[in-house]
Amino acid sequence: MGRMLVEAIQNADDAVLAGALGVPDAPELGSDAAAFLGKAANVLIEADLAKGLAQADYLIDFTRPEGTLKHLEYCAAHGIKMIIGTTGFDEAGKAAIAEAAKKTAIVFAPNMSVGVNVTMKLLELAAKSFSHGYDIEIIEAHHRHKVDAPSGTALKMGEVIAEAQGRKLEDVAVYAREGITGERDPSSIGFAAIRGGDIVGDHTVLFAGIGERIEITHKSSSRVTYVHGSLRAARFLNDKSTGLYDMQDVLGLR
Ligand SMILES: NC(=O)C1=CN([C@@H]2O[C@H](COP(=O)(O)OP(=O)(O)OC[C@H]3O[C@@H](n4cnc5c(N)ncnc54)[C@H](OP(=O)(O)O)[C@@H]3O)[C@@H](O)[C@H]2O)C=CC1
Ligand SMILES: O=C(O)C1=N[C@H](C(=O)O)C[C@H](O)C1
Repeated sequence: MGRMLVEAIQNADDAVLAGALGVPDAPELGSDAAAFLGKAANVLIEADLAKGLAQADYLIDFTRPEGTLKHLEYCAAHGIKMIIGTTGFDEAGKAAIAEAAKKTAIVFAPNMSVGVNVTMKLLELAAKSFSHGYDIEIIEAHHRHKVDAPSGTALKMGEVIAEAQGRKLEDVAVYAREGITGERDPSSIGFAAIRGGDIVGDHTVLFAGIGERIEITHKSSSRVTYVHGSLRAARFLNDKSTGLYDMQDVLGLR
């Protein structure tokens, strides 16, 4: 995601690449951030946040929760706005993001694509209509490099569905099944995660009733949708100085 963002920012006429971060042992440290494109951005990849973010108004962060939380502390202290796409946070991590949003403006969303966020609205409607007599299962598939499961998007879908039905995901989620599981608890929301090859990101929510089943599916075929969504989120934050937002806010879907 980092490289795709650098390329998109280089091509945008309303954005300037002001800095680029790498982990301390990254081989790219000290080299130009656009070198992989055979171009010069005149921005060096830095591990030191003070150097890497010295000229930055926004940080677009697609890393790991532990990385994002370090960046969050720095950005909150220095009024740098954040677009956080990283997934896999625990409750404490999410609380830290909410707290930091009192000091700087943040868009935090597990999926930046327009399609997924519109799908969330369809799920809200479906969940209200299929609140009784339909078993709900969320199936996601991603590339072999993905480190967290279920995906942040799948978890968000579960939250949206549970909330639309007046329930809490933590009370009804079933994340794994193996052995003699007994019959399905009708109140549960099940998750299944597939990992393989170069699958960009597929999400299906199955509402399985008696005599019929409904499937709502979103398939990403390119990560470019996440990149464009992130830049859209940055533009949305332009006139905000604090507050926690998500892509529903950015896209006007609330
Ligand atoms: N919201 C959305 O729309 C999307 C969200 N994502 C999420 O974004 C995250 C990143 O995904 P992706 O780009 O595929 O992952 P990659 O592994 O390709 O990139 C993650 C980058 O973060 C760096 N990194 C790892 N640990 C840390 C750390 N502790 N501090 C700072 N940087 C760190 C990695 O460095 P190194 O490689 O050297 O370890 C790497 O450069 C994931 O959580 C993913 O689920 C992904 C796509 C879309
Ligand atoms: O790691 C990925 O690739 C993706 N992660 C996000 C998630 O966990 O939902 C978004 C998208 O599915 C791609």
